[in-house]
Amino acid sequence: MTTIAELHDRARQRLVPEYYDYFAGGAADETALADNERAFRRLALMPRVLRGRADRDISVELPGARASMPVVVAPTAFHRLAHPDGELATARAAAAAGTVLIASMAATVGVGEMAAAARAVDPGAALWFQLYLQSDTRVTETLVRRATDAGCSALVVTVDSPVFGRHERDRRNGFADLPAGFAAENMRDLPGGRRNIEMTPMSWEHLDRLRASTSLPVLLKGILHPEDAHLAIERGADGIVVSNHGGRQLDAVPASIDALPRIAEVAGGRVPVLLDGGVRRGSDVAIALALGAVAVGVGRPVIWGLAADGELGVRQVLELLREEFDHTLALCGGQGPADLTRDLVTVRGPEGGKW
Ligand SMILES: Cc1cc2nc3c(=O)[nH]c(=O)nc-3n(C[C@H](O)[C@H](O)[C@H](O)COP(=O)(O)O)c2cc1C
Ligand SMILES: O=C(O)C(=O)c1ccccc1
Repeated sequence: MTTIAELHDRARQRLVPEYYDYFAGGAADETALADNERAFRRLALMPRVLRGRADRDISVELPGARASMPVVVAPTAFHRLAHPDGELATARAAAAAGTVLIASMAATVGVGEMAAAARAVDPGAALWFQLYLQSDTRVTETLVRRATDAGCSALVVTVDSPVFGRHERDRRNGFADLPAGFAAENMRDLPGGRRNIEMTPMSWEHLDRLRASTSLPVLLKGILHPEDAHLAIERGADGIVVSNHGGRQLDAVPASIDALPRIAEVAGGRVPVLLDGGVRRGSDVAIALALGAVAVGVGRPVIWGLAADGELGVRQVLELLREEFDHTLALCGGQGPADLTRDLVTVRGPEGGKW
């Protein structure tokens, strides 16, 4: 396989159609889903010449982790529907690639098992834990304890989901929940006996409470409005993930990459800004970094790799992105991620863009 697109094709052939739709789908008309990829195609890189080096270093420093490249695994649910090894395979592949795995609260393997699988490959493997704040504080605290005990080095709180997204493919297919034999393993034996993941409107005060209860860095995932980036930093967030949830929550939102520049401007280097949504090529990674991200997350590409070929498939996806990004950096005359500056990005078309 030479591209993520080919792994996607293979995954489509292998997956149960209802599960394929669950992974591939977005909200409502899937406008944001499509725009996430399309928006990268509307942008172009302006390479610099006669200043590159052969000894490039593409590793990046992130909260609680150093990653071998500016690509991390975004949190996605239900990996056992893509491959029997599920999140164990994903965890091993991320560890082999030397990058951060953001474990989903909705994983079909518990975070402790994921961490153990990753550490068997590389004792220094880094994991973060993604969570939705739960209205019962005891539930949130139990989840944080499980993540901490597993050795997670940061928490990623997803803030774009006060309600579930309108996944119309799933409605049509009658796909509402995990089939028998699968479970959201992090949700076992919780105070109050709840097993399901609650999505409910939460507030900045809930976040304050979480921050007071843990010493782990807390990143907020799903920020699109610059004013929320400002509030997040003011409230002590340790990082921001610019994301429209892969087009699965509000459909009437901009592409993640289009929302990035203003948020990077607000952050002004005070906290790291990450981006996810629509990253399919190393050049997409380079564009995101040039527009102010320190790293990007990939969601569906990892699932396509997993469905295509388990751990090996996920490894392939991550190695393709590494190779392509390094190649792009070389062609742009860069030695490291810091050489990707905003002046390298322009809008496609005869007039170019004003950045
Ligand atoms: C099937 C699927 C499940 C997801 N599950 C979660 C989740 O449990 N928690 C979360 O914060 N984001 C979740 N996301 C969103 C991803 O973290 C990420 O924002 C998105 O997939 C990025 O876009 P991409 O798929 O184009 O790379 C999910 C996305 C997909 C496609
Ligand atoms: O499907 C999703 O995008 C998602 O975020 C999620 C949240 C809870 C349970 C399963 C998936």
